[in-house]
Amino acid sequence: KLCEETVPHKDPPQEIFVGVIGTPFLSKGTILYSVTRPVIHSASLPMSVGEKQNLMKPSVSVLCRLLLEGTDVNARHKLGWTALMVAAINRNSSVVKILLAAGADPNLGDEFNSVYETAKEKGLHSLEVLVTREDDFNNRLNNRASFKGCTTLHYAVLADDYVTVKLLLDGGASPLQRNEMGHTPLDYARDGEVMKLLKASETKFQEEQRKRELEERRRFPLEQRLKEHIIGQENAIATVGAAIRRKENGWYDEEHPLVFLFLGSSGIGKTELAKQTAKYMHKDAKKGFIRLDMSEFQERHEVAKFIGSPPGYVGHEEGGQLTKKLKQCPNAVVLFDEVDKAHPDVLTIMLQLFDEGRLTDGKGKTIDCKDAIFIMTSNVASDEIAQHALQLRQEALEMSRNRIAENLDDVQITDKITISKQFKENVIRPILKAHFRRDEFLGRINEIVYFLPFCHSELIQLVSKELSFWAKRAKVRHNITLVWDREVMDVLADGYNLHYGARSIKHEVERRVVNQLAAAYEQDLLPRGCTLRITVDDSDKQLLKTKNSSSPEEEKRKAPTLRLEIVEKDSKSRKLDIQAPVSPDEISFML
Ligand SMILES: Nc1ncnc2c1ncn2[C@@H]1O[C@H](COP(=O)(O)OP(=O)(O)OP(=O)(O)O)[C@@H](O)[C@H]1O
Repeated sequence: KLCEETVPHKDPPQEIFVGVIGTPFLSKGTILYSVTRPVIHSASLPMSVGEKQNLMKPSVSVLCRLLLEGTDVNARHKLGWTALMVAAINRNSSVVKILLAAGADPNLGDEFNSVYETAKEKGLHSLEVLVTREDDFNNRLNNRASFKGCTTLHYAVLADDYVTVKLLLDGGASPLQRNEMGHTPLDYARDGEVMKLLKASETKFQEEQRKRELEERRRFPLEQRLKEHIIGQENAIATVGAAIRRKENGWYDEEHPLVFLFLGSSGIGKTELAKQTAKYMHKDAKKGFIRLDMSEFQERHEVAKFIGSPPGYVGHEEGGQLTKKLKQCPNAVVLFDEVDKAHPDVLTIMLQLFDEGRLTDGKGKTIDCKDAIFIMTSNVASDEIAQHALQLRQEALEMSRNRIAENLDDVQITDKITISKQFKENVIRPILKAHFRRDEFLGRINEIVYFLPFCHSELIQLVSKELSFWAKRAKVRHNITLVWDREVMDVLADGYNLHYGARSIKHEVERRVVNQLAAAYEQDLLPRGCTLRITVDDSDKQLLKTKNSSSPEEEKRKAPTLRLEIVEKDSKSRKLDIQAPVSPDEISFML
């Protein structure tokens, strides 16, 4: 028996007193609540011994004084709860009112787990945790249950305290918030006024939330969000943004799902754009984003893996990879990676999916997915797209050079280029037709989205993003401040490889900077708290200026060297003498 006492209610829900022995979590019915102790013991507020005594029998005046002195009203007890939660479980509505007015957040979740788990996490004796918890809450709660994620509203509902529940709802508490077990406060409500109040506010809150989200999307549109994560690819972002806006505002064909084909070489943001779109569309990014690698469906028999096998066949019970996930979230963003690799029979199923907006799985169950967004990616025609883009950029550059030479003052050096309709029709479409061999398949695609290779300014942004990532790590992990010269970014941007896209920049930064950092750290050359500067070796700087004149091979061979320097207190820099790490070949030789 987990709970020692029974609750003095006439008609309690059946399972509410006794939890299942050994259940290490909070589930509906495993919690017991106190209705008797009108005290607040607000251990989260710092206090003197005398004040502590007072707070055991709550004095509103002491609380007000502490708040006036600037005590953080949302501070947590070291075991995870807040003063507001303590007040709620103890049915102390006057304290709840004061705390809310002082800015207490009713939507914070408890960090307290079960007594045993919290003791383990914090390295404390479980008896100490039990006594502390019971002191602030009460001894009727199931101490084997996990309370992680329970909000003040969960506690007020457990205490069946109508006044506090109402105060919290009026103060902005969300009736929809779930604890870690996935339960909303309503799941713990008993028949009666509290339950009625919660039901009514759930509907109201949902409506208000929908309006808030709409407003938020208006103020902070999809394109802007995407640009925070994706460098360049402006046309792709604009195309996807416009299509999704049409869908969101009801200007779309409701009978068919939205279908995109993302074209372009590797590592230039196709998957990232799909992921970010899913994040925007769905709060639950895990279920809202389905990704299938279509190279796993190259054979005819692999159709079964896609939608599930019919009865009597192996794997019938497992269901299909696509259907299983779509069932959980029929309006998900579905990414079909490398769609050109899929078997024609799989393409036929996809066509049916795009056409009818529904799919029948191996068990004969139909899934309606007219609201889903399907994104296919392919590297088909990526070389042609890349070459065409490079040519357009070259032409744009020459044009601006000529205009500068002619002294025209409306010169704009721009990296923005647009793939022409002609190129799409005359070059890309025939390649796609040859690959997919089906006009109707291409005909069902709403938008073909083109991803272009990065221009120099975009490469600089990518390098900067990557260096900032490592600088943050250096600071957090080793308290080292990392700074770099502008020329360093040019040198690293030169490591760009058209075939690997942004991945080649990541690799270049790791190869030329992070390797040196790791070696210097291993050789104990980096004092904690130091500032490190990445520079281009002085003797190599000339190379940067003259590199246009040499051949690509020569350039690679003569790539300028990056150095690490320690910035001293007088702002002068001292070069680090890092020994080159021993290569595996040398080790085997030495052995
Ligand atoms: N335009 C971009 N802006 C910022 N980061 C990018 C961009 N393109 C790619 N990246 C980064 O490079 C990595 C690979 O990108 P992504 O998975 O989107 O490539 P992809 O175009 O889908 O290529 P592939 O077909 O090889 O998967 C990711 O970590 C991503 O964050």
